[in-house]
Amino acid sequence: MNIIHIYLFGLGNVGSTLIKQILESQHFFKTHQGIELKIVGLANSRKVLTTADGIGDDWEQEFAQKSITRRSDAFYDFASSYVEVRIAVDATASKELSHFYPELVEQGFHVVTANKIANTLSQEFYDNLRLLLRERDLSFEYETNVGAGLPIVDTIRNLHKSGEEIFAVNGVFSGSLGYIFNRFSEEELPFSSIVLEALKNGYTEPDPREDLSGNDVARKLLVLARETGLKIEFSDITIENLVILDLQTASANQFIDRITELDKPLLHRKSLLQPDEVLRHLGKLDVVNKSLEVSLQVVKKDSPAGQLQGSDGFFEIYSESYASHPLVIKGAGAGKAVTARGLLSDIIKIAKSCPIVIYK
Ligand SMILES: NC(=O)C1=CN([C@@H]2O[C@H](COP(=O)(O)OP(=O)(O)OC[C@H]3O[C@@H](n4cnc5c(N)ncnc54)[C@H](O)[C@@H]3O)[C@@H](O)[C@H]2O)C=CC1
Ligand SMILES: N[C@@H](CC=O)C(=O)O
Repeated sequence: MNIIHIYLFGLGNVGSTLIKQILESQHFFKTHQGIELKIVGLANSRKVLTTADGIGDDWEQEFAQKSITRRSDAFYDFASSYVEVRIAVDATASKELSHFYPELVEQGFHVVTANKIANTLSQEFYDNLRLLLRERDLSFEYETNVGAGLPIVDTIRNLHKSGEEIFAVNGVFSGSLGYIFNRFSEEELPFSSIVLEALKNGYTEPDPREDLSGNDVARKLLVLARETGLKIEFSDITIENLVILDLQTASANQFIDRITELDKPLLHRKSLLQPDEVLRHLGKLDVVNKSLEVSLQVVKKDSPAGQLQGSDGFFEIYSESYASHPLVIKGAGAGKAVTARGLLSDIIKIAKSCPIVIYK
């Protein structure tokens, strides 16, 4: 039996759903795959809990009663007493935590993340992290950085590793913006009310401006661009920002209070549509010309992007073998259940790659 110790950062939509999925599947992994997953560490931004037995269904109560004020070394102190494989899982959107990944690796943790920030800091940070991982023989998995639970990162990585030249990846990279513009194009509702619903459903980033500014999609393009071997920085991306200037610097709460100020400019964009057109938020990664673009576009209703429904993401991969007919991946591009399942799949991938520890 391979015992895996999981240390989870972030107990919001994705983090708490991951806990639920792990607890529900523990028996399955144990009996069918010889893997015992134990969540031995939980952290939100203020508190931390460690427990050698692993958390159970009453974890919220246990966290409320037994967690202590967070110290940066709380997990390291605890982990140093155990020989089990340790995996740190990041289900936050925290930049601060991303800067700690090298330290986590130094401390012997594999890292699984839904948070795109570490992969989209400077190229130097990106390269150094990979160097460190190689030196320590540890893994870093981040399939959920692009398309939530859809297999996009792995597909691009496998094509690239097998020597295939990738020319471009185009599509609707954001499930939340997919949901917002699919509905806004068709329904007579104010733009702001649809954004608030996407937030309530757990589709958007904690601060929906990360989506509306185009930054979150730009990060996804950058993650994929780097996967194809491009050396490129976030500042190289051309991004259309849908947040009006006045609201760009407001606090998160002020933004929500004043979100209806977005309605007028977006309604104007919608009023310019022809009956056979819809608005779609598109990402374009042109690997050949090293050009990355994020923008709101008008497309025909009967085009592949125009036909999308719900929170679907849509990715067209053009490469040597898929030159005239792209490889297409489509499906829910946001949502806590699909994202948590993607994280769990990354955890299992690492667990399976680790040699079985003999406990004395
Ligand atoms: N919701 C979705 O559909 C998808 C989300 N993701 C990514 O998953 C991550 C989490 O998203 P959600 O769960 O929707 O957000 P959320 O806002 O529901 O949860 C994030 C939690 O992290 C906590 N947190 C912030 N800083 C922290 C720190 N330093 N240490 C520990 N906890 C901290 C926050 O208090 C919050 O409870 C984000 O990076 C997002 O981009 C990725 C794919 C899809
Ligand atoms: N805001 C995000 C959630 C996951 O990355 C999106 O839908 O793009």
